[in-house]
Amino acid sequence: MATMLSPKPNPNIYHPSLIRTPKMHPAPHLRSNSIRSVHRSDASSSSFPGPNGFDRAHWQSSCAILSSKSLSTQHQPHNHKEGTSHGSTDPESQLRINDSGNPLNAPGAVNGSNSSNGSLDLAPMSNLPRPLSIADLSPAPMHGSQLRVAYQGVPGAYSEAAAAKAYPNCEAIPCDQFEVAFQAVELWIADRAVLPVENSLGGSIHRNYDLLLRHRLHIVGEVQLPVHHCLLALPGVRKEYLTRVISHPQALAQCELTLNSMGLNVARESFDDTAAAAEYIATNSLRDTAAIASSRAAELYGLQVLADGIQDDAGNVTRFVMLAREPIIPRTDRPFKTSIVFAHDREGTSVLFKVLSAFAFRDISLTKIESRPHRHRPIRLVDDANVGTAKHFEYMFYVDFQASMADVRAQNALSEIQEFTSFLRVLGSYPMDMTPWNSAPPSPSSPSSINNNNNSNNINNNNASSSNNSKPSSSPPSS
Ligand SMILES: O=C(O)C(=O)C[C@]1(C(=O)O)C=C[C@@H](O)C=C1
Repeated sequence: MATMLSPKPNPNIYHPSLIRTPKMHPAPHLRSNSIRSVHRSDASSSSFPGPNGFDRAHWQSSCAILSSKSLSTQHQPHNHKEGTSHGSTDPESQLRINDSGNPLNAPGAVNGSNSSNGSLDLAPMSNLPRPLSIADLSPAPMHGSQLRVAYQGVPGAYSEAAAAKAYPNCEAIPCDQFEVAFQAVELWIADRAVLPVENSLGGSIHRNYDLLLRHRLHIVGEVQLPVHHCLLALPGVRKEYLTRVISHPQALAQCELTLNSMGLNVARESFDDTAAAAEYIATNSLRDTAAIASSRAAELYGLQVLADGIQDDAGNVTRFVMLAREPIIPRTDRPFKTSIVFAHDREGTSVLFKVLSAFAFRDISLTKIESRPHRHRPIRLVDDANVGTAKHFEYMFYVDFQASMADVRAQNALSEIQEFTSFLRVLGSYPMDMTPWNSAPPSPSSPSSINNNNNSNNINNNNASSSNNSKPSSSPPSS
């Protein structure tokens, strides 16, 4: 089993399988071992009729046309750590190996057990792939087995809660990086990925926008998750003892004002995810450190809740997107959203204005617009004669609008936009999560209920059910 390595194993802490890549920066909770980035293009398609006269082949070919006949030149093996990069010369970089040395992309290797090595010295048997057997051929998820959903983080992370909200009863598969979650779906280790793209306080999660462009997965749904943060520490620790607060950078940012108002004189330190920060405290018995994480993380890692509802805004919500290898067939019988990305040549004038007008004239509301610098990563554009040219665009623009691709207004808007953009790709057309952004339950007290007393932590623990990790109140339809 690919378990997470910790400096000091704690038998009381449940360590699930975690899909990982090696870290290139010295994280305080340094984990060794190895999943490497591997890339494959996914070309499978099936043809079956859908609603509104659309069939899958039709829809996929529409997607292809709207891609402006483009292919990304980055569509090749790459080894990126969030914010860092690996040299692709690493001979291991194409091999995905779990902790026991078995190829991770072998069926069953994610959560399956690993056969022990034979005693012969002739060859490293455990490194050799074993033949597929009937037991490996698990049925497709739509035929009764659990949907496997990749998320970034460890159990207790908000992303795990988002995966459960998006796909109730799914098998959530923890991954140590966003990129690994993308690859897990591309490599059929997972059926879906659920990844954060935006927070109501912290704004866009840019890394995932960049990865959406680099990978060929489709957005098939969205889910809004109220994020209710707690300050967690080892049992018995008082907030006066604290010298450090650790968490995911988004979570630290979402609690900045509240932490200041609590009068804590603490250093802030970034972690890969909120639950990993909680786990780190428990594993290393750190009495001077607190984590910002969910109440579920407190339960999982045996921490007490020092303060509950410490996000700066009670309506703190993170929007996640659901990703799949295949697009879903767009419909018009319920509210849909469509996400696109486009770019235009430097010499083009007023292109952004024209794009926005194409939507405005058709009364299509935009829900999001985001630009990302893209100067150093060329896109390969293919012309009608199938000749490809690498093109550098200054910026990539991401737009979400409130219409389905089955809606003729959206189709017309995009064909118009295609006229004056050089690159256009539909990232997905999917049912909207209608949960309002400010649907988070109010904090128990404003701005937060802070436990100053060593012995009264059960007051805050009782609030666990109000946290975001309790059962979600509404679930979007699974795609
Ligand atoms: O660290 C986690 O628990 C996550 O799931 C990540 C994440 C994020 O990336 O924004 C998700 C929701 C919250 O906004 C804070 C952190």
